[in-house]
Amino acid sequence: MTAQPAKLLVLPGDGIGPEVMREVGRVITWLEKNRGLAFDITEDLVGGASLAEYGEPIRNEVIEKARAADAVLFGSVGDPRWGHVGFEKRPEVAILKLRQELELFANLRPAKVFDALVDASTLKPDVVRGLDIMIVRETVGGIYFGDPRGIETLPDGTRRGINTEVYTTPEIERVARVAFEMARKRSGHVCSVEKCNVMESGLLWKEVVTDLHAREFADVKLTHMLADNCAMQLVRNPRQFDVIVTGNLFGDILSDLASMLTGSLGMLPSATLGAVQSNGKSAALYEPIHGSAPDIAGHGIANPIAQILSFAMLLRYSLNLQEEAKMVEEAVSRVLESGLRTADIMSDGMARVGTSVMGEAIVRELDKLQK
Ligand SMILES: NC(=O)c1ccc[n+]([C@@H]2O[C@H](COP(=O)([O-])OP(=O)(O)OC[C@H]3O[C@@H](n4cnc5c(N)ncnc54)[C@H](O)[C@@H]3O)[C@@H](O)[C@H]2O)c1
Ligand SMILES: CC(C)[C@H](C(=O)O)[C@@H](O)C(=O)O
Ligand SMILES: [Mg+2]
Repeated sequence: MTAQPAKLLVLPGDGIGPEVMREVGRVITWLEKNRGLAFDITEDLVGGASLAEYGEPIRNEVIEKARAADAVLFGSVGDPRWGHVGFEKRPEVAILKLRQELELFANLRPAKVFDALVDASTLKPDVVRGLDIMIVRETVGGIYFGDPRGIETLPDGTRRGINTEVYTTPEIERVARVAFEMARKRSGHVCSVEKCNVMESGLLWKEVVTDLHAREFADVKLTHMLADNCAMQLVRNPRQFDVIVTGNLFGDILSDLASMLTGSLGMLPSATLGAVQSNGKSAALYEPIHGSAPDIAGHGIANPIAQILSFAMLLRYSLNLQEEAKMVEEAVSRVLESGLRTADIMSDGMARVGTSVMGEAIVRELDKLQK
């Protein structure tokens, strides 16, 4: 690690966000005490928490702090109490704006099944044992951001909601490049997913990925699949996949689906990597794929593992702390082997624990790994 402490911006957000982020705090304290690492941490409000304090889901000041940081650790945003504030001001704007402003275009969502959790998966143990899929989701384009958009009222009083899927050649190419490069470090297969049978943006997607493959990545195996079939194939035979590259909306849906192969939405971390910015830094944001889970917020029962594994991805990708990243992942694995389970991954014969006991147990395993 460099002599300078790593500058982290921590944005816990809403609902279970702050609850699971607290457990990352334990891991950070442990790393500082036991591995000689130094972190320069700034924390701020986003989402409903920011709306309550400042009247907006994210302040420009926070976006600038994110730009200046070595990495951003994000919790989750979304709060039913802010349903009335209007579309532009909903809490979710915080994460959308961060992705867009920092050009965080490649969202890596690994769905990896821990051996101890094969019974927690919705699929049969033999189908998911050892499963390790990487979904590369484009996150600054597609139907999330395309124009025109909005809700309009026609002369006869009918209302019309409009969103538009738009992808340009460079947007497709840069995310496909990330996927191909990733596949080279893994088992060498990329499956590109779109709906070219009904969408022009999907047709262009397929053409651009195919051209890039022929030009630069002929050593990688490339296959194509329609998104609806992909959803079915992920449940039927997930082992056929290694890296999946897809657009914003399909990636959102397919990664939630893939999380259940691993046992729970509470298990899936993510890293979103961006383009080099004008300040010379490449932005990176780390967050679990789950949301603020209002149904369980405040009960102390949320699974903190997705947030902790997101921090492990931060150690690996942004700080190049490979050993520490592996230690955190190994500590999670050992805690699961020991039989501790939060409610979402509970199965017969295991010990049910809450968020903080799970976090403490992971830190105790780090202690053992250090000895
Ligand atoms: N990146 C983000 O900030 C993000 C991601 C997804 C959803 N959201 C927002 O979160 C809010 C709630 O959305 P939702 O309910 O559709 O999705 P959600 O991901 O919050 O929850 C879906 C289900 O999974 C469970 N769950 C999620 N994370 C869990 C964890 N760590 N441990 C145990 N159980 C967990 C929840 O209890 C719920 O039953 C919405 O406002 C949505 O927009 C935000
Ligand atoms: C909260 C929402 C904007 C977000 C998305 O749709 O991208 C979430 O579902 C995610 O998966 O990160
Ligand atoms: Mg989602």
